[in-house]
Amino acid sequence: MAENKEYVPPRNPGGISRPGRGGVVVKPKNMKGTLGRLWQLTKGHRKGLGWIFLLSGLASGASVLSPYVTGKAVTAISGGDALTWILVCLTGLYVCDWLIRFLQAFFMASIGQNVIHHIRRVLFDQIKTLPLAFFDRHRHGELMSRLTNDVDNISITISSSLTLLLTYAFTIGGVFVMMVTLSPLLTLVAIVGVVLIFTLTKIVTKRTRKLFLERQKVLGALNGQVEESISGLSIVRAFCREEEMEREFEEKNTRLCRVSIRALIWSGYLMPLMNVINNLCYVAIAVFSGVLFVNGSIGDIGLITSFLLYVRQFTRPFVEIANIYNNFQTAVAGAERVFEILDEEPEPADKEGALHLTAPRGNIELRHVSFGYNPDKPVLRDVSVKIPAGTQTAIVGATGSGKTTIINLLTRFYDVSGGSILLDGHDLRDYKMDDLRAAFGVVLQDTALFAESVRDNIAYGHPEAAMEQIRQAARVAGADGFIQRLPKGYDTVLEQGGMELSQGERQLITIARAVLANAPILILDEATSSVDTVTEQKIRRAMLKICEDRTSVIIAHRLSTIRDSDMIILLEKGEIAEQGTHEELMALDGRYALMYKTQTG
Ligand SMILES: Nc1ncnc2c1ncn2[C@@H]1O[C@H](COP(=O)(O)OP(=O)(O)OP(=O)(O)O)[C@@H](O)[C@H]1O
Repeated sequence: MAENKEYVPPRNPGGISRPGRGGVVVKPKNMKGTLGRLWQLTKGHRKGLGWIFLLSGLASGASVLSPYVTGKAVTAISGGDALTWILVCLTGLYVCDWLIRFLQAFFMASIGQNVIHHIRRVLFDQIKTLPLAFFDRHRHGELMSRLTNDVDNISITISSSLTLLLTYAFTIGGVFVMMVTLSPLLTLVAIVGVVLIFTLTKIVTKRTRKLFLERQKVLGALNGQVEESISGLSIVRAFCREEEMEREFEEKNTRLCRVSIRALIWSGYLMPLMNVINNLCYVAIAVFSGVLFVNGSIGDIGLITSFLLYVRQFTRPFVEIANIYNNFQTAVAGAERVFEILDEEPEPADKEGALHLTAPRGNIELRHVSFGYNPDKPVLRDVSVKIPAGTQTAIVGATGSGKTTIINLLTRFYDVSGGSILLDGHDLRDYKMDDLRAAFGVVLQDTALFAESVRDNIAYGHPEAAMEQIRQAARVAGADGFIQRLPKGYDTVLEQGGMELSQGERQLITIARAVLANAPILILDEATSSVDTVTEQKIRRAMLKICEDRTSVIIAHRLSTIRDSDMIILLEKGEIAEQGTHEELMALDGRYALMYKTQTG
């Protein structure tokens, strides 16, 4: 996505015009359209939003009135009039102001959080139904950021920026009216001051912007390196690259230190300067009003007090609105990214009259199947093969030849681009998706375990299974032994999603999961290439055992594992190069025979 990034000065609650630490603004591509969609999401909360609007007006009214009443109090003191009622009034105003802001926060928090709750739910629902091809196009980190950061940003905008923007807009309007009413001449001077401060702020933030952007870039690079170093620490150590890693880190760390010092010095130097200018403008207005008072143009000292308080109130929202608007833009751009996910086409629904697949026999046929993840890069070309029910078929071939792709097509993680795959005589696309997926027990090379107990991981596809069934499945898979040795046996929680187990152990658990699921067709992508020979034997025995009497498709890396298969398919660059039993292929003395001889020495 083309992002339009721009420096934004930080929020500045106290002063009038502080240049500051800086962030990056991402501008939305379609502000109006996205705001319209966000507005739609607040459908059930319009009344609450109406209240917020009203309360913002009231809050601004209260803060606009207070300087006026303060002025009256000063006039009362100087004139010797009764002061008490004015002070009571003033206290009442401040209490009202507090109460209104509290109500505002209450409405905002409730609406903001409810809308976000809704967005998170639909987003998660959508993620569940998106085709796998979508995840190929987006990095996981980016998707995570959309689900967390972007959604948080929308929430912050709804609950804070919106109220502030409304309140400030009302305040500027109200204060301006009061100032003009009190003294048009002083208002003119104040406006000149505001324009001056605003222009200076712009110039100053432009100067610091570059430094802060650079700082952000260096910080990003440093963070990237830290992440890479931690995740690849074992490789770094294995290749004795600690020194280079340290040197690179030190270089980035030093650069970050230098650029940060420069940026902070600049803003540290400019900030007080801006305050001085700010105060000078304030003093100028005060002196000018003093002169007007002395020469009799203004007869009321309270009016000057009110006016000076208004000047403070008038300048602050200008700088604040610019900052809040930038936050607002970033949040709207975040909302845009969230909507992009919501607009993605979900996995195609079952077609009308889709068939139930209640008791599949397991006859599989690939007819002239072609496929590419990317339309211009075919991965499978004209693959035709019959896999009779109850037989074991092994797919072998070099890395990248398309073995896993066949499994992706069988399970309909992707759909064929040409030709068709039939199960029991019907195209896979004719069946109900849930029935089809339930027909397959899958053990993938990437063992996906969850941060739950071993027992729950095995019972993942069969949550109602009794403990004895779970244990039995683990025994068949040859996993019972090592699970018993875990600190809490089957109740051990895999806090790191299984990363605390060896790869072989992880795969044994997923095999146990497939055993428990008891699906009529089994698909096994063996991970034996990276486990020791004892574990390999274990996995192999487990696999053969669960393949008995079922249709099974095994992707094998070590050919000794699949010697006894009913059929072996050798894939080469997405095409079937050889096909037959082990004996037939050895007799053929072609590529399979060569691979086998090489592997077995
Ligand atoms: N999700 C994907 N998006 C784009 N291209 C992909 C994707 N998955 C695989 N490919 C490409 O498709 C080709 C076949 O990949 P596949 O995973 O089927 O190979 P394989 O034979 O199973 O390899 P290995 O033995 O290494 O697991 C490769 O060139 C790979 O780069």
